[in-house]
Amino acid sequence: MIKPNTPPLVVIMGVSGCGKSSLATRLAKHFDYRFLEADDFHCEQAKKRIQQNLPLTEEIRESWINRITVFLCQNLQPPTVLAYPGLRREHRQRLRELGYHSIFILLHGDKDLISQRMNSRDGHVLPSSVLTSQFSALQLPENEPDIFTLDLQQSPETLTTTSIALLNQAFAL
Ligand SMILES: Nc1ncnc2c1ncn2[C@@H]1O[C@H](COP(=O)(O)OP(=O)(O)OP(=O)(O)O)[C@@H](O)[C@H]1O
Ligand SMILES: O=C(O)[C@H](O)[C@@H](O)[C@H](O)[C@H](O)CO
Repeated sequence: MIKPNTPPLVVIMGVSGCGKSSLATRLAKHFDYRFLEADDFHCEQAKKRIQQNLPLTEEIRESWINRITVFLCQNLQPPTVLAYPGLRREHRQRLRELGYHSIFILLHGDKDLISQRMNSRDGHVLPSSVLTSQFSALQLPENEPDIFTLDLQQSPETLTTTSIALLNQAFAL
């Protein structure tokens, strides 16, 4: 049950290209929640590294989550769906401590399938080193009962329907 003055925060998480933005926009539309894309909070240095297919440093990830949490604290009221990789446990914990009722959905699955999808999206080949480094940076849920893991190989429609049911139950909407 959502507590009064505790807006829902739904975090769609997972490695680059797992389908976060796709699912998050569908959920935001369904629930009429604010949609936030974590990529919009990147600093210039991060953008350059992403363009060059270089992994983010831990320092960059730290300043990135700082900007996101400051924004969420300063704009607390609206219920929100956030597309954010959340690869580090510590950064997920930061999101739990903001005064929202947070629930996480992790899109997880096969690296090769993500490669295929990304390559057909961008029209150019994504080096496999990028995804390899994303999978090694991902700290899988451990004692985090507020994270639901869904297999990314499912269709967008199935992922959306399953997520809506999970969220209805979690928030008792
Ligand atoms: N369930 C799905 N089935 C098939 N294709 C999908 C699915 N979800 C997303 N895609 C496709 O995979 C690609 C990556 O999806 P999306 O941009 O949503 O991922 P992302 O995790 O937000 O990526 P990034 O980390 O780069 O922002 C897109 O081309 C999208 O249309
Ligand atoms: O490594 C991470 O912490 C993130 O996954 C980023 O590197 C994403 O790749 C970037 O936001 C582009 O989507």
